[in-house]
Amino acid sequence: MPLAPIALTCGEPAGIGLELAEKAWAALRLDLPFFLLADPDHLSGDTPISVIQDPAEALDVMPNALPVLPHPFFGRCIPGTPDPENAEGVVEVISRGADLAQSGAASALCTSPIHKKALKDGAEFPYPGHTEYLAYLGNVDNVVMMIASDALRVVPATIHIPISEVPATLTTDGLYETIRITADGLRTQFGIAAPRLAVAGLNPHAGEGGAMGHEDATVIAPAIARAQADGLDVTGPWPADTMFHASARAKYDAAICAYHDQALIPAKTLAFDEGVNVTLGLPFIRTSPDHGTAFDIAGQGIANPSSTIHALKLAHQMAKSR
Ligand SMILES: NC(=O)C1=CN([C@@H]2O[C@H](COP(=O)(O)OP(=O)(O)OC[C@H]3O[C@@H](n4cnc5c(N)ncnc54)[C@H](O)[C@@H]3O)[C@@H](O)[C@H]2O)C=CC1
Ligand SMILES: NCC(=O)COP(=O)(O)O
Repeated sequence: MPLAPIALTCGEPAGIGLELAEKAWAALRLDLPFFLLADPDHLSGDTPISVIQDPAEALDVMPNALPVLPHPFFGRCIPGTPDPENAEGVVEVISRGADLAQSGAASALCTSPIHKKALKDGAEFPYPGHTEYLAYLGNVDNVVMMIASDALRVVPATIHIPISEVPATLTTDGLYETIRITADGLRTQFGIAAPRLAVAGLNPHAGEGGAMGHEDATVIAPAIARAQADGLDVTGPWPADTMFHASARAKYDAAICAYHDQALIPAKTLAFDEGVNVTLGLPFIRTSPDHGTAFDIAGQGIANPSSTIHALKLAHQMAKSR
């Protein structure tokens, strides 16, 4: 039986997501099947599309036209300017895509970028991002955000919170869960039989024996010790400034970081165009490009589809090996 197509959400219609979906179709139409969940009226008109009623139709349609599972939106599509009338539609599309991935009608969910503030303002969206919303939709308490490329895999243990809240949010139990879910995800979704994890410290020099902060010793080290007692190959806490040069990266399969930018700066610096955001711990496969809505270039036709193409390819590979 052929693999079901991947569900690709439209994301914020004022961003670059729709342009990238059209470019990804042109690049992948003969390689892997996906369908776009979007309002057909929001598309450029430059790419042949076929409106489908059932995801399975995408398998036949894909070589000749971009399959679109229609979702009507209330607002218009103005590049660079999100219409609050569209916010509800953006959220509904994510939920529909997750339902299709959970039911097996889609082999995976690939999400295009959303604008978090536009959703908060327009739809009172209470989540800081897809990751947390998908955890809710998948009915799981804990999920992990991983940014993955051939150069590096990183996991921020705390995600979209103010930097001032990081020390209090980082707990031994939470970090232990992050380590456990990451190791499990590397085994089951990346095919790494015995994953090696390196955990970054929070403070400069990983606290330098308490001279530069206490959390490395009192919060992070106990989580590592607990994971090691479970038999996991985990080391740290390591000074974050020396974890990402080439020979350091060769020693681990994923770096667990204390906060968003500690993880995403090295990931996006090394591989902005190839990076894929993967949610681990969900009952279905979810990938996404690593970048955002890029309002500054929306509608200009210059957005680079590479990260979206990598996200679709990785989702396909994960679905095939399930
Ligand atoms: N998975 C998601 O839904 C994500 C959503 N976001 C959201 O996107 C919005 C904008 O975030 P920013 O920090 O401005 O990051 P951004 O990634 O949208 O843009 C940063 C810079 O990179 C450029 N850029 C991004 N993607 C590009 C592409 N494919 N081709 C060429 N240039 C590209 C943009 O033009 C801009 O100059 C925010 O609301 C943020 O929360 C950010 C990251 C992921
Ligand atoms: N900075 C990464 C990002 O914003 C992705 O968040 P999510 O929407 O995938 O949870």
